[in-house]
Amino acid sequence: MNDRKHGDRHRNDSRGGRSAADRTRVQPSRKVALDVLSAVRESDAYANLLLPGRIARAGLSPADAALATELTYGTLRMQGYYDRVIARAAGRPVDKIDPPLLDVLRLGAHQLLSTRVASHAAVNESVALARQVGSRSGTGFVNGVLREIGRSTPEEWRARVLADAKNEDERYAALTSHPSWIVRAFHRALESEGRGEELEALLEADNTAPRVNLVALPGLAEPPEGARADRFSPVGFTAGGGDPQGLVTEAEGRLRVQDEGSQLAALALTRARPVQPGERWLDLCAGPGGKAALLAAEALAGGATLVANEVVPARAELVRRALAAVPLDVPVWERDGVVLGADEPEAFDRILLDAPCTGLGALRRRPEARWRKTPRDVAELTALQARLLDSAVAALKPGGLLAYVTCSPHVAETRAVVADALDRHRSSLRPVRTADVVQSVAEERLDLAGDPALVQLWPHRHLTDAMFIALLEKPA
Ligand SMILES: C[S@@+](CC[C@H](N)C(=O)[O-])C[C@H]1O[C@@H](n2cnc3c(N)ncnc32)[C@H](O)[C@@H]1O
Repeated sequence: MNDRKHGDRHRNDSRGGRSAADRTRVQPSRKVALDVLSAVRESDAYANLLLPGRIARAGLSPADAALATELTYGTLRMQGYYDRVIARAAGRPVDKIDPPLLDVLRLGAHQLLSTRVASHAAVNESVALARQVGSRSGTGFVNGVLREIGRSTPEEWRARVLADAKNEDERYAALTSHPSWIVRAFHRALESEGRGEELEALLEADNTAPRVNLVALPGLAEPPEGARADRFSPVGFTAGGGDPQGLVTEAEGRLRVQDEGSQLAALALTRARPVQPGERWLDLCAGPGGKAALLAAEALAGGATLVANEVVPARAELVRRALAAVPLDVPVWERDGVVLGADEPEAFDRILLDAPCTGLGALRRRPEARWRKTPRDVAELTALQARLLDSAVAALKPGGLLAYVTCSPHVAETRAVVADALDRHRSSLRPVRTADVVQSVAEERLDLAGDPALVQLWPHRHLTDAMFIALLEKPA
């Protein structure tokens, strides 16, 4: 095929259609997208970590890079929905389809059902991809299934898929491409605030790429010119253009990428009451260090000290790097947070417990994450969260303040963990009106609902991750 004459002959194919060479040639952006889909499936890779390197290696132009990103993220997010369509069009369940061909079909279904790519281009490119990954019969199969999908409109497919749903949560699960158990968990969390009717808006927000949000560490940096201040966080902003990562590097970490909800969670702890010089603070589960950097800047401004703890050594190293931006000596411990309270009883005035959690509140950031989580993860994590919270209570001084935070709205990880802890520590722990504190920190009034002792932020309502914050205090 490298032979020029050979190549020319193929280009001048007398059938007037695409030559054999053309038929095996695949647009590089689609090839990159397929490579990433395969790696996510085969080796549990994270698309957002893998994609930039693959784009650079393929030398994609900015336009092709944007297309590769859209194809990858869009296909991963909507995979559950596309699988329902593919199963109907193929006349067999997707687990009976060769996985590499299923990747090709998902990518093709995405182009046919959710983009403006012309049908013939979507089908032909997919067939060429199938030729690269599979057998001869595979190309015919991909061709047949995608042509079948292309014969109906996206609206007709939606109606067919919805016809299979048994109840309302399943309808939303099918349509917005979420596992049913996650839809049920979100519905329950919204209902616990009296806002069950927001379910569809929340699920749609999960399918929308988030803006890149930054923080200017207070006292150490100011947002750059052209930046747009956040609505709620007094230290948050979005860059007015240009590369946010470039800004971070230039500011040597004093500007950082951080979700606005994370900023509010850290500030709720540091600004709930005036800081007394000499206060000792602890970040119990600090890796990779985003909130620790903000806590350190706040501690420096108020005359407090901070200890950061992270049990995973590689993540503790990330904490050290994050803290390098702040001129405060912050020891980074690598201890098991579960036993730290027994070793350091009543030692800290303020403690942040940003607990390991399912991360269901940040699904919009990691398009494949929803397919990897299981209800079993919730059970394992809630047990750990309870033990970490007991340890934090033990490490808290009388009169001290504790923030229990998760990046998950699942009620088992949020209000249930807090309610059980209040029950276990009836004489040594009481709730704080967290909603009042967060409102006082925020630049603009937040639409918060439910129990004022608990704050649940939401992607659809606040454009933040679904961060949960509960402030608790130990009576003096
Ligand atoms: C949600 S993340 C914290 C995020 C962090 N606050 C930030 O803003 O960058 C939870 C962290 O807890 C750590 N972790 C898990 N189990 C722990 C334990 N037993 N003791 C201490 N840290 C733990 C995890 O390794 C993870 O880095």
